[in-house]
Amino acid sequence: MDTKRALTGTRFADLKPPISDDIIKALGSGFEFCTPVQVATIPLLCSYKDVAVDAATGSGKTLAFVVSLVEIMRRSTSYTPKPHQVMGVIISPTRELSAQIFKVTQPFVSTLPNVNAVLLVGGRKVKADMKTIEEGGGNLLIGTPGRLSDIMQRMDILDFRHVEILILDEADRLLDMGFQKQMNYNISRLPKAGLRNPVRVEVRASESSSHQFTHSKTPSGLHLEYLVCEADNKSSQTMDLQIENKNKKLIVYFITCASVIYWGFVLSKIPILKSISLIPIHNTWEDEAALFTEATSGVLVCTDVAALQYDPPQDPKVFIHRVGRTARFGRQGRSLYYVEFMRLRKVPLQKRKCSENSSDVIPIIRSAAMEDQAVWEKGKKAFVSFIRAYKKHECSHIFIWRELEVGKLAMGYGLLHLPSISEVKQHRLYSDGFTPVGAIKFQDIKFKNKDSKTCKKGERNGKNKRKEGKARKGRKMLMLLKLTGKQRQTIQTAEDEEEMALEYRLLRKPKKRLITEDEYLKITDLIL
Ligand SMILES: Nc1ncnc2c1ncn2[C@@H]1O[C@H](COP(=O)(O)OP(=O)(O)OP(=O)(O)O)[C@@H](O)[C@H]1O
Repeated sequence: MDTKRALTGTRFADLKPPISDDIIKALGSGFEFCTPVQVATIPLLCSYKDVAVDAATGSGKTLAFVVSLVEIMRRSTSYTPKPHQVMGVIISPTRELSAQIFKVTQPFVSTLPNVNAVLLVGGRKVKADMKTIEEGGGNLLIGTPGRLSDIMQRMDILDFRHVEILILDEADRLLDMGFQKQMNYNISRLPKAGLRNPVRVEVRASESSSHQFTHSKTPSGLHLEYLVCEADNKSSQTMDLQIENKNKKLIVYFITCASVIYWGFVLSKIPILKSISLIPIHNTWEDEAALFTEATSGVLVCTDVAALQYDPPQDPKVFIHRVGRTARFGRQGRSLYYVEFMRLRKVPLQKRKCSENSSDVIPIIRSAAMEDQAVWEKGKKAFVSFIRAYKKHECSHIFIWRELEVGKLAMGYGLLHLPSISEVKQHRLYSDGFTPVGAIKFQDIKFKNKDSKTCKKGERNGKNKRKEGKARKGRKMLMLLKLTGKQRQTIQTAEDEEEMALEYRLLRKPKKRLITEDEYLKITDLIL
């Protein structure tokens, strides 16, 4: 956030009704003046009004609701609350956001004696959360819809009759993301909850440099660009951007974890990028993100799954949110429709010229793949995972997977040959633009590191499994032929979902260090 431009002349200490001294102290010297959204919402919330807020990302909404919530809780804690008396609930769509909100609340909650805040998100055992609440209480619950409803159902000990304030952070995403059942349940448990004649607050950043947009969804200090290039030129352009911004911090988003693994691996092998520190996020993302936060320059390669996209994000709102928060520019737009779509949503995008002097990265990646089987394997996996993720894109009306130019795409990945996958074979995707590397014996390509030996063992087991897989596929095809088109479609969808679930389970294994990344790639190759 461009702090100076984003602040108003109103101090937190001047707000009416007034905010407690302890909260002003907790705000410290860093937060003296309010942002527009804070001036507009804190007085309303602190006057017990229901408020619906629409403001650009990074405009200070979190601090606005945290300050208001703690102020309201303070007023009702003139008596000491019982440990299991819930007074406030904050629901947000993702684990990361919940964790971040939890962090922001800490200095303020600590001004309230005998009040406990608990973070309730997936990814850890429900029983552990239940124990924390049983032992330490939970006066303020912050979490994701699923885990919150789980806790609410399991823990009769929690008393929701005294809830003074409910915050739904990113309410549109909460309702979009298929949480309706959990959200309904959560809200039904809060007797006082409901929007009663809410005051609507809309705060927009003014975009002075562009005449096209008078009111933008993104912060005014944020400059967004898009670049149009052929799929086989995308990796070279990305490399060029990395070089251009080598003294800055850059985040490159990919759509799948396999892509992060591949590009994190392969980019580190490109001589011209050697001086740039590369931080791929796919394991202990907290540590790596902390590393990136502390660094003065470097490239963070990550997915939406791991933490926070090179690829189109599944949800355009995610794009606005992530870019608004972290990046000075976003590289987007395989599809111009997407650009138009973003414009319609008041996201100001400017066209960036494709660099004509970028070095061609493909021969470098290919020669790395010919020297190391790991590069080749990771590349195949990344490419296939991209196609599968693209196929399931939430904006499938814009990102039409059948129109993917897989030939050029595979070229851009630096693949040695075009992987033979059902999507390409059955749907005859456009494979022009791919030049296979001729006269190469794939079995002669060695793995460079020791872990890869384990992979080779897995490879022998893999061959038997592939045979079994083919026989099973044959039987399945016979069965499918006997079904109607609609029945076939239902089965296919169920299978796609199952496959995704299986991939996700496998993905967690390297994270928990149960298997190596290379083993993961080998195993997953078997289910492709
Ligand atoms: N009044 C203020 N003075 C100075 N800095 C502020 C102020 N309010 C918020 N900030 C800082 O601005 C950044 C963005 O704030 P915040 O996360 O609250 O925005 P947001 O609107 O909730 O963003 P998002 O929609 O992305 O979650 C944070 O680093 C926060 O510390």
